[in-house]
Amino acid sequence: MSASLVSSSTAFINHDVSTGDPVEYHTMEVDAQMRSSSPYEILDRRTRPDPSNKQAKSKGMVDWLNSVADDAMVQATIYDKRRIVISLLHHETPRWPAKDPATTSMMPISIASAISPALLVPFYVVALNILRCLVRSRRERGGLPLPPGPTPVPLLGNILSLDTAAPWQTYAEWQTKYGDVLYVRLLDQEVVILNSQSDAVELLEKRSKIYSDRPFIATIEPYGLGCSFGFARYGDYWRLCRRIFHQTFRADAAVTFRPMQLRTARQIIVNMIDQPNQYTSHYSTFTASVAMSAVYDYEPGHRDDPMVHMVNNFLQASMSAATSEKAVLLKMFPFLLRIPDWLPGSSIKCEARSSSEWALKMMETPYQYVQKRMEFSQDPTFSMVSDHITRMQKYDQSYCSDYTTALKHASVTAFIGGAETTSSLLMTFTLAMVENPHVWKRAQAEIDAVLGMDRFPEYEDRPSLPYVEAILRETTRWQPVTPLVPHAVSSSDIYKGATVVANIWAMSRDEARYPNADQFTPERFLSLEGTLIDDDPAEYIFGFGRRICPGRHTGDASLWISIATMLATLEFTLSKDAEGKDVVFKPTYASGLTRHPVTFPCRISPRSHVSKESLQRVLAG
Ligand code: HEM
Repeated sequence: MSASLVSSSTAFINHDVSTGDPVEYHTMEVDAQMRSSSPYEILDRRTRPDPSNKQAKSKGMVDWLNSVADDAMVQATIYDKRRIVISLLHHETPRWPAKDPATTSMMPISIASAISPALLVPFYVVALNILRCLVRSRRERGGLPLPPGPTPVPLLGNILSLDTAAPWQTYAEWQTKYGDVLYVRLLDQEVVILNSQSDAVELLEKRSKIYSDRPFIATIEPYGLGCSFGFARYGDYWRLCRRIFHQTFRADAAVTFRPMQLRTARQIIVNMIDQPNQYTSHYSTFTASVAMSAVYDYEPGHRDDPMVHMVNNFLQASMSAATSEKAVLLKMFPFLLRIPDWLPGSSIKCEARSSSEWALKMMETPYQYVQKRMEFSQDPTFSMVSDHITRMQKYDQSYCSDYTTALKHASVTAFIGGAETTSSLLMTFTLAMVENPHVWKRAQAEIDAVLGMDRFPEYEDRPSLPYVEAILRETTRWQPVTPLVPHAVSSSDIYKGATVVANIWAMSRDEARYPNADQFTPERFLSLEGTLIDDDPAEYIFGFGRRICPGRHTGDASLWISIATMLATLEFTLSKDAEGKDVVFKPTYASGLTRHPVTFPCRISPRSHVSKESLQRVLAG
């Protein structure tokens, strides 16, 4: 029935003949089937008009579209029997086209060629909402000018000009043309991109009271990611979760995890020597172990642990699936979450269901593990969850229920926030070492000179190992794990209604600060004397203001100890094929909510004086 309601559509800008003001027009060409069928059944049964004559049908549709738009600045009108015109007026008073818009078209874009006809009716419903949102946000800004940016096309905005796999790169390219702060529009979403650290500090830190909200992302709730307060709107629920989290992960409290982090980092070397090709999984186990020890006092088995398995299943189901393309699709067509499983297009709904089932298990199973241990075990347990369960006893029942939910959410956020980021950076480190053997050789010379060959790095050695520190800084700068960090504006300000995005990628590619920024060069963080300079990417890779990563002290400590231990014990080279030739590869990156190198072939082997047994002796003693 709805399949060919609209046979083609065209968007163009024209100028009002009497005032010269720009007007955007969108014609919807309606085909024969629509004229002989009843379109209102598809659009909205409640507003179904009398379908007895053709003119009434068109009129009914126009009335309905106008009721959806609900704004004097956006209007639909009948142009002729075949066409409906939707116009967005760029000035305050609604006006109507004086001429045939089709013949005076200045910017024709064939939307129909890009989107199947079956999608066009919902598309127009969405289109009207896009126009309405834009007009409203212009009003809310009180006519203040927007930052410069590429010219958006009607309705779609700048979405077609973006490299959707790496939008941060497109924004960085536009920076050279439009400046550090730029404006883009993605469908109905106005986005302000901050390409420089100083602008991000200016808005997201100095005005953090109003720049600490998060934008709506349509995949978050359906995929179960709502259990992470990292995506929560700025408000009381977020504050409670963040407070619970902060008590465990603030700088002075996070120091207590160091013995566990050191032990876990050494354990991954044993695993690496045993199964070097499984390095991706060893990194996941390492990050999950750190989070589980801190949050639940649970030390996972070294391999195939059921809790780690559960976390990884959730991360796989949610992170790779909840891509920005799907977010746009769900925002435009939310009904995709309600269609029956057997219909084509239901895959998003099925993926989302599986992901949210894993989220629920991940939230409940380890929490119950702590509750049972507190109830039945003789061994005392110290963790974020046990600590807060004890504190909760002094609160009344109604507050306890909110507190419990916030505690469960704060707990899983430690995995969601910590797992992907830390293990992705360890993958990046491994890639950098395989591509730059001179770097790990120089680091080993430094470690051997400071520690000798008979002991492994400890946290106290950190200030004495500036080159290792420089490698850590360069790893985080070279391939930022969260290239874009979105905030939203919660109350009245010049960018109200816009998503304000810190482009960490652009900050890391600032050629004036980092010459040959695409190269992995730890030396850029050292003075000629070999001491560390003041520039530290930690000033921007962890985000800004009230939303700054609250796990950064733990994340930094995990990264340092694992990188230092790997450098002290392992060598990283290209794999060899059957004929003994190097296996050369081109690195590729995957991105969902974070960005990481896809597993690549390489050879990770112990240094000549290191063995599994020597490590196990150290671990046992
Ligand atoms: C080690 C590498 C890490 C990097 C590069 C990193 C980066 C980030 C960034 C960029 C943000 C967004 C900040 C903003 O909106 O301005 C963030 C948020 C967050 N991170 Fe991290 N993170 C790392 C590790 C961790 C770890 C280990 C944990 C947990 C122990 C963690 C927990 C969180 C949480 C809970 C949030 C959400 C904060 C909020 O929305 O209020 N992160 N992280």
